[in-house]
Order: sequence, then structure tokens, then C-alpha cells
Amino acid sequence: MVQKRTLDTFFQPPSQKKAKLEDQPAHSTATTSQPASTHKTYPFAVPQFPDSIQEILISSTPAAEGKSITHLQDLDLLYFQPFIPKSIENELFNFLRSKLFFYRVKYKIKRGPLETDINTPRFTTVFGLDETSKFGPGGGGSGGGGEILDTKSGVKVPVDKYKKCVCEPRPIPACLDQLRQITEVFTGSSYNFCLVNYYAGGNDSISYHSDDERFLGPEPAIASFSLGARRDFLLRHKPPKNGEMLGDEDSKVLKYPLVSGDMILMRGKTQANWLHSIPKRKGGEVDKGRINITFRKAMVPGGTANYYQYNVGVGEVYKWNPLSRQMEPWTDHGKSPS
Ligand SMILES: O=C(O)CCC(=O)C(=O)O
Ligand SMILES: [Fe+2]
Repeated sequence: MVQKRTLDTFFQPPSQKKAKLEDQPAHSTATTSQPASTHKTYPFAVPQFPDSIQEILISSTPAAEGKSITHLQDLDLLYFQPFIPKSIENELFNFLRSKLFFYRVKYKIKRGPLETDINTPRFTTVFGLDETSKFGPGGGGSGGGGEILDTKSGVKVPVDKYKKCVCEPRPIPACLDQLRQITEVFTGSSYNFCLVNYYAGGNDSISYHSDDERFLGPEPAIASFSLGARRDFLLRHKPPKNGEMLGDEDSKVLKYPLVSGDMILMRGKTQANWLHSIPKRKGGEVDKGRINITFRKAMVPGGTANYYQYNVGVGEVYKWNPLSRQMEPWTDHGKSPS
């Protein structure tokens, strides 16, 4: 494991000169010395974390050592309880819920002759590019910059390289990118995608699935953060192939009640052999809302297309409304109609 000192020197400490965030409510004391992230693909700018969050992230993560969970067949987890220190998990949750843009993705699936409409039962958003490309310098916005470049040559990619994407790929905003870099240091893996789920209440969920798409390559490492309401994370072994039998222990459902600040790294043979889910729940604190952040590494453009299709889609933008305390469709009132 890398020493804390390495992180301190790796990241620029927030500067002494503090600029008040333009869009902070008047009563807020949160300050940051760094500019918000902008890009031509963003509906609105995403601020950098306030210094209060950055300083603790840099100096005090992970808050606990990761526990290795490998006692069942093909299972390889590293569980940080928690990764994010208790002193900032709530501020971090509130920050991300109110500053990011989200979507409620609808899509169709075909099973034989039947087409079914799917409404994703949670809010989602995604940032990143697969390994074959990278974002160039510059925030973008109306001034340009933040162009998609070929990873190897550094040259702008052909205009049709990402034509299969439902929207243009988006760079990871500075705040989430800081968490990505810290996660890389403490998991020993690298990531180029950040997916965010928001489960507004107990009816929001993700059904049993595995994240073993070909575009992630073999044995992908996926770092999964929980913020906000406690929710059960269930894991069960996939039915074994070619008539094999699972042992009694290996066929049980595992349940981890993930709390705010926890991080589970799923790696090795886990995705190929296990399914995971966040089932619907009633009561408890589910209506406080929960954010899940996953960092992953996609290898090819097909992965980029897939992630934008299922996590951004073609529908409207949602933003947290602090008065109604819910996600609401967001419109750009500031711009004149074109
Ligand atoms: O919300 C979670 O903890 C899990 C999310 C998940 O499995 C996914 O986005 O693939
Ligand atoms: Fe997943």
C-alpha cells in the first residue's frame, strides 16, 4: 500500500487564497481555491470539492484498511469500512447530489420478437473515455478545448470515432477525478470511467447483474463507493456451467449492508462468476437517498458507447432541487432559445 505522504505530494494542496464558489448558497461557508469544471457537453459547470473535503480526502483516506474477502469460490473483494472518513461523508454526499447532473434512462430490449420498454429504476450519470482516447487540455465550454485525442498519437480523433455514442463523451469533472486518482493509489488499478447512481428511495434499485462486459477486459477491477442511506448489497454465485455443483456455502446469498463512506473493490474472477444487486427496500433510512460511484476501466470505444447509452441516454437532465428536496427536470433558463 502506498504511503499517505505520497498522496500529499501527489496532489496540489488547496491554495491559501480562497475564492468563494459562485453558486454557493449565501449561508454556506464552503470555499474552494480551484475553478469549476466546464465542458461543451456539460449542461452546467461542476464545482471542485470545497477545501474542507479535499483536505480530508488527501490526508485521511482510506479511513480504514481494506479487508480482503476471498473465502468463497471465485470471489475476490476488498472491503473498506469505511474508505471516506466519517467527518466528510455527509458533506461529500450532499455536494455530489446537488452539483451533478443526472438522467433517468429509458431504453428498449428485444427478447425474440418482443420489444420491452425499460425504465432504469434509479438516476444515473457517467463520465470518461476508453483507453484508446483521452481528453485534450482546456475546459471546453464555448471557448473550445477538451477535445477527444488519440491516446497514442495525441492527434484529434476522426469525427466519426464515437458516432455510436448517444451523446458526446464527457470528461470526469475535477472533483470526481480527484477521488478517482486517490482510488487508483489505494487499489493498485487504473480507471478511466466514473459511473454515478442515485437511489432516491427504496423503490430505486439495481437488479442482479455482473459487470463483466468484454470491453472491460478480463478480470476487471471495479471500485464501488457508497454515500448516504444504508442499502443492502447482495452477491450470489452465477449458476455453474457444465453441470458442476456449488458447495453449500458458495450457493448462499451474501449480504453487505453498505453504509455511507464504504467502498467495495470487486476484482479478479468476481465479475465473471458472481452477480450483485441493490434490491428495493422499505423503511429505515432509504428515503435519505444513496449515491453509488463506480470507477472502471474500459478498453475500447464500444465500452464508451455502452456506458453513455445506459447512463445518459437521450432524455432530459435532472438536478437536485434543495427546496423540494428531490431530483427535478433541469432547464437552461439562462440561455436564449435557438
Ligand atoms: O449501487 C451499488 O452499490 C451497485 C451499482 C452497480 O452495481 C452498478 O452500477 O453496476
Ligand atoms: Fe454493478
